[in-house]
Amino acid sequence: MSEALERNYRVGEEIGRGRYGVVFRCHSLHTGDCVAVKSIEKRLIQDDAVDSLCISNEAKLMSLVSDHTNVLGIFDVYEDDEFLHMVLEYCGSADLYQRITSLPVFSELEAHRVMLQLMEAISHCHSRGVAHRDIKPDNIFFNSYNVLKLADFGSAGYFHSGELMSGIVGTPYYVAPEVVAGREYNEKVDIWSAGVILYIMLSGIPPFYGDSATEIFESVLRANLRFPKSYFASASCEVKDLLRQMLCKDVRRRFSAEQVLAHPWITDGGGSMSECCYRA
Ligand SMILES: Nc1ncnc2c1ncn2[C@@H]1O[C@H](COP(=O)(O)OP(=O)(O)OP(=O)(O)O)[C@@H](O)[C@H]1O
Repeated sequence: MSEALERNYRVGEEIGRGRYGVVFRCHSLHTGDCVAVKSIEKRLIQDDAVDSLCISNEAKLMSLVSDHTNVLGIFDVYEDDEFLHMVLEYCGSADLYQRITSLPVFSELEAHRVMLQLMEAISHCHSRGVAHRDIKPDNIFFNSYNVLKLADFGSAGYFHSGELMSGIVGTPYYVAPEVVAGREYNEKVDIWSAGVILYIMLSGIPPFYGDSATEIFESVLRANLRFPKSYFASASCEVKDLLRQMLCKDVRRRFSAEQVLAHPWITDGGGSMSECCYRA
């Protein structure tokens, strides 16, 4: 632990571990506020140029976007020769992955509550030129007031309007086809991943699946979106339409974050939709 950190925070128990980081619950010695401190031991990443870059990017890019209610706050960064410590907003409630695995499926109203906040977060990041590039349920936290917080900017990238990004980042079920294909891509990879999350919340199954990472990637590349009756019998037309727009293989036709936020399923509140469906 850095002395500078311990001058300002009382370090409490470990609450989680990632590949390089250990996360501690801490309290500010000045305000008493509870925070999460993610501590990265530099010697664990020094041999890996890509991971070193991810870690230094994480704090920088988070600072660019964390002024939004639905993005995890970063309050301080302490760095010495051995450690990088990020002082983050504390989220004590179950993350979206835990919520998805503890419920058979979400109602449209419940899914709407999540999607509205997630899309507000994504739209804000994109307006600041930040693509998250690893949107998945494990990176979506909730604070004790049940407010959604988009977290983990370790794979995020900065983009200039109209410019393309490259590099394979993301997680198999959630990654967009243009990334799997090894093509250059833009911030709409986040819209694809958010669409996968919406599909999973409503049905309990991923839209593109397989028994191995390779099979999942093949399925993602085919991008053959279906709504099996046994899972989507009661889904509204509007939510299926939104899913088609988000999980659209053609990036130019795929909705932007602003377009998702203006879609009737989002603006009309998700649960109030009719259950009839004219298009299978
Ligand atoms: N702000 C936070 N508030 C509460 N718990 C947190 C917070 N940030 C992280 N955690 C907990 O710590 C765990 C590890 O987080 P961390 O970001 O280091 O790694 P990860 O995202 O799980 O894995 P990876 O290293 O692959 O990115 C999380 O799974 C979560 O349980």
